[in-house]
Amino acid sequence: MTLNVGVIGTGAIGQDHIKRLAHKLTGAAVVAVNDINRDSAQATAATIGGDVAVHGSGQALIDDPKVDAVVVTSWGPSHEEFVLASIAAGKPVFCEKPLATTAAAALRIVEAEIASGRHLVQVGFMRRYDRGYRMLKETLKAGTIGEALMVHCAHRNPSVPDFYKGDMAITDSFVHEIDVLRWLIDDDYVSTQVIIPRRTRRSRPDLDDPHIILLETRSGIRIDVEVFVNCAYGYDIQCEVVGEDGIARLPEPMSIQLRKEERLGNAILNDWKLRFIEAYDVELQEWIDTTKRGEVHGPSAWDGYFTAVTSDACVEAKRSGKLVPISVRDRPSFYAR
Ligand SMILES: NC(=O)c1ccc[n+]([C@@H]2O[C@H](COP(=O)([O-])OP(=O)(O)OC[C@H]3O[C@@H](n4cnc5c(N)ncnc54)[C@H](O)[C@@H]3O)[C@@H](O)[C@H]2O)c1
Ligand SMILES: O[C@H]1[C@H](O)[C@@H](O)[C@H](O)[C@@H](O)[C@H]1O
Repeated sequence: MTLNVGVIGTGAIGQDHIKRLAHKLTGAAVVAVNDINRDSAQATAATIGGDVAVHGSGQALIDDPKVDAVVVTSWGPSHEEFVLASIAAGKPVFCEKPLATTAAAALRIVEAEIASGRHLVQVGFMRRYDRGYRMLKETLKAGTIGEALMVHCAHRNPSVPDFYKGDMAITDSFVHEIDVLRWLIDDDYVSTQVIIPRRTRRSRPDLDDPHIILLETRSGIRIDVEVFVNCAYGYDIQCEVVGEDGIARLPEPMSIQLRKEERLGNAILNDWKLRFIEAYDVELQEWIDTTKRGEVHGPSAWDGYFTAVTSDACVEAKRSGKLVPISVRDRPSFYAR
């Protein structure tokens, strides 16, 4: 059986995921698309081939009887509406991160999914599928460096588009670290602090950049993450876990080492699309396979909610300059691990 997918949002990652679903992965077909920019939806539909419906709204796409499952790749603030509508229609939905831009919105999704009685929602936290992060997790689980004490990370983008502003360094970028670090060290966060260093001249008045974000976990692990989204030199994701008995680092993406003109060096990628290309493939292939079996194995609505609570606390910590506690309600049995 082919999983017939409808995609809402035909921008950068929407087009990327459509190429995967339609041409690279197995077991799925893209049968419908929608975007508030109709020209973009139409142009994207033409690249897919076959009979692809271009719908006038996300709701019309979700209601299309040909659509078995929905992929949401529109802007973050629109995710809640489309995920809730998919749940109401009883259709599985893969929603790009963030699940929602506030904890209140993410909680409405959690409550709707529980009320529906079916697991339908997966969130696009693809770093859990990255080979490097998986190797790092295996190393920690094996006890190779003993108990984790500290984690140092960096999330650097060469630049960001004009629509990226306000608190998006937290709600759009740092959410990756919130999710993947919690998964990596298998611990929950209890507090956060946000420090704003000297502003880069490459930023705009509506965007603080860079940030240093601190998290403390239940077991006392201290995490520091530099989020620098106009770093210019490349797309660079760093993660180093300091343990009792040693240090484990996320591997660098594979690249040829060059000795040339009195220099020794490796190229640095400049785009998230390439940095996590394999992770996106694995993530979506697993989503297709599990969705066909009526299961959800990836990051759940609960994970999306936990991330949104943490990200709300970080935004508050940024505004107040103070340490802000992170308190999440008890995990409902519906989301038992
Ligand atoms: N997992 C990742 O690494 C990753 C990478 C990139 C983007 N994302 C996430 O994917 C989402 C989209 O990001 P992008 O970079 O593709 O942005 P983009 O601006 O390139 O594309 C978003 C598209 O959504 C459309 N859109 C916005 N509101 C809509 C609505 N209400 N209905 C229908 N279409 C709507 C826009 O017209 C645009 O074409 C964001 O939530 C972003 O955080 C995740
Ligand atoms: O939407 C993108 C995407 O999620 C990337 O993976 C992240 O590095 C960027 O900071 C973010 O803006």
